Amino acid sequence: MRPFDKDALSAASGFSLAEREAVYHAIMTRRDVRSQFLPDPLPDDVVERLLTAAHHAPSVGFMQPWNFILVKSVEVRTRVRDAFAKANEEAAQMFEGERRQAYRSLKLEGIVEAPLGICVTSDPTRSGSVVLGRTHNPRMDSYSTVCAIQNLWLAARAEGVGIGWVSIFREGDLKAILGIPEHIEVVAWLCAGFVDRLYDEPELSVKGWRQRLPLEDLVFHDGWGQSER
Ligand SMILES: Cc1cc2c(cc1C)N(C[C@H](O)[C@H](O)[C@H](O)COP(=O)(O)O)c1[nH]c(=O)[nH]c(=O)c1N2
Repeated sequence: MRPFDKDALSAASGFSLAEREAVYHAIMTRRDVRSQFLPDPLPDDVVERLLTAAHHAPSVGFMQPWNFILVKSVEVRTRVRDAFAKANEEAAQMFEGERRQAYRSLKLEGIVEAPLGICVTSDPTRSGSVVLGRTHNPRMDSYSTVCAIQNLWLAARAEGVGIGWVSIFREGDLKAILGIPEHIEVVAWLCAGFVDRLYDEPELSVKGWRQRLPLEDLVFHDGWGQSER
């Protein structure tokens, strides 16, 4: 372990004040991007850093169940966009009345506009059938892969790269397009590309779909539903 330089860093955390602020700045200003992508390709070194950030995520039993399928091909991304369009029509039918109209007005993907697609998958067989920490909840490998995505998303914020998570697919369609084996789980399709502006608040909030909940309503003390400290 490398010792912290205590003179240069703020007490205890090992982070300078500016470094600590930078972490929160990335967290608070990260956005899901659908429509603001610039067409410029992402340089390989940027993509490498984003994937390295993802690969340093925590994972149950350190199983590192993720894979990243990098998709630059416009032809493949167009097929993925078509799979989205089919699923999105099914999704629209699940909402009623005005809500359906509002749903249809939302832009929920930038699959072709963004220069890079990253399909993130999770392999439940990565480290054998009995995995430390997954013994009593089989979903822990998927959760680990989600941690990798969040690492990538925050690193992307700091790199000026927008990320948009698209989940409106029938998993079988993505597997067929990308040749993904049956036992592998598709966790995310990420649209990735440089952006020169971001919404200050979630786009769904700006467009009136749903607002951020008050944190105090979500925190309980010593048991479910107990809001008194
Ligand atoms: C698991 C999962 C799946 C999806 C998303 C996110 C996550 C975590 N989000 C993005 C989501 O709408 C967005 O994160 C919230 O609206 C909050 O906005 P910010 O991410 O803070 O900008 C998302 N957005 C979208 O336009 N199409 C989609 O299919 C999805 N799917």
